Amino acid sequence: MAAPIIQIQGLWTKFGPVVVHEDLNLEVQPGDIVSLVGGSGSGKTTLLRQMLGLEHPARGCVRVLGEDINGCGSVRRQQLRNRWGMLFQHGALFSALTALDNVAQPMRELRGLPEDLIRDAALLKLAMVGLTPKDALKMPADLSGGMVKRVALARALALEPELLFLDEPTAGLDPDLSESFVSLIRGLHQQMRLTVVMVTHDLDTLFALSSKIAVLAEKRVIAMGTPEEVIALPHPFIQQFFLGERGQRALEVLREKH
Ligand SMILES: Nc1ncnc2c1ncn2[C@@H]1O[C@H](COP(=O)(O)OP(=O)(O)OP(=O)(O)O)[C@@H](O)[C@H]1O
Repeated sequence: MAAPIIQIQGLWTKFGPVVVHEDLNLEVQPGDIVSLVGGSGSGKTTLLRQMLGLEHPARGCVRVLGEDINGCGSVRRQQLRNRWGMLFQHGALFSALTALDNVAQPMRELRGLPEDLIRDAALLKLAMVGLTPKDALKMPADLSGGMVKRVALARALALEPELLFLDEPTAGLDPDLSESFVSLIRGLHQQMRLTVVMVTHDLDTLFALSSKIAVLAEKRVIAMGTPEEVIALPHPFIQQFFLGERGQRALEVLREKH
């Protein structure tokens, strides 16, 4: 088996007296789309933040792209950051910059790239997410919610990352937009040979995209496997989470796909 893209061993996360993760282990293999699921407050976003180096373990090790992100220096960490992209839940675009300049910003931060190359590369990334050169000149306030997500995705892909983190990628989109955003992510995953880690509450998105599901409960990952493997487990949380009415509907879609 190839070396894991992400390897978390014996992770403890604490906020004061509150223990969020207790001896948590997780491995993500190259090319997988792994969804983190769990109840509200189970520590999904915090786990994502640990992978991004935005939280620090009380104990344990978080290796991303082969590097202990808490053990390496700031220069090395910045180099690592340039190898992943992150799509935040609300897009988080710079409101004073056009769509094009939002996508160009990570490339400009690298310094030394000629401006015309940056512009062409940003337009190409925008085209990959289905946006036109005319859209590229719009300000975020003039874009629809679906378009903001697309620009944010183009920005996350600006530096051709190997790894893409998504926090609630379809939150706030209506079912049609959500479905087309899911297809877009699926296509880009294949085209760019990405590994994807996402947090989602939306079961349709979860089943449409995930090659693996990691279930967070009891402060650790209690199950990890393909959607079919995970939903077959008898754990009460899993049964309740996936086999309620919403889960049944999403599962029907999964079965239709096969
Ligand atoms: N910066 C922080 N300071 C203190 N407590 C925090 C902080 N960040 C998260 N927590 C706590 O950690 C726990 C896990 O939060 P987290 O946001 O990771 O959960 P989640 O599974 O993503 O929840 P949700 O599904 O509701 O978004 C919660 O009890 C939360 O209150």
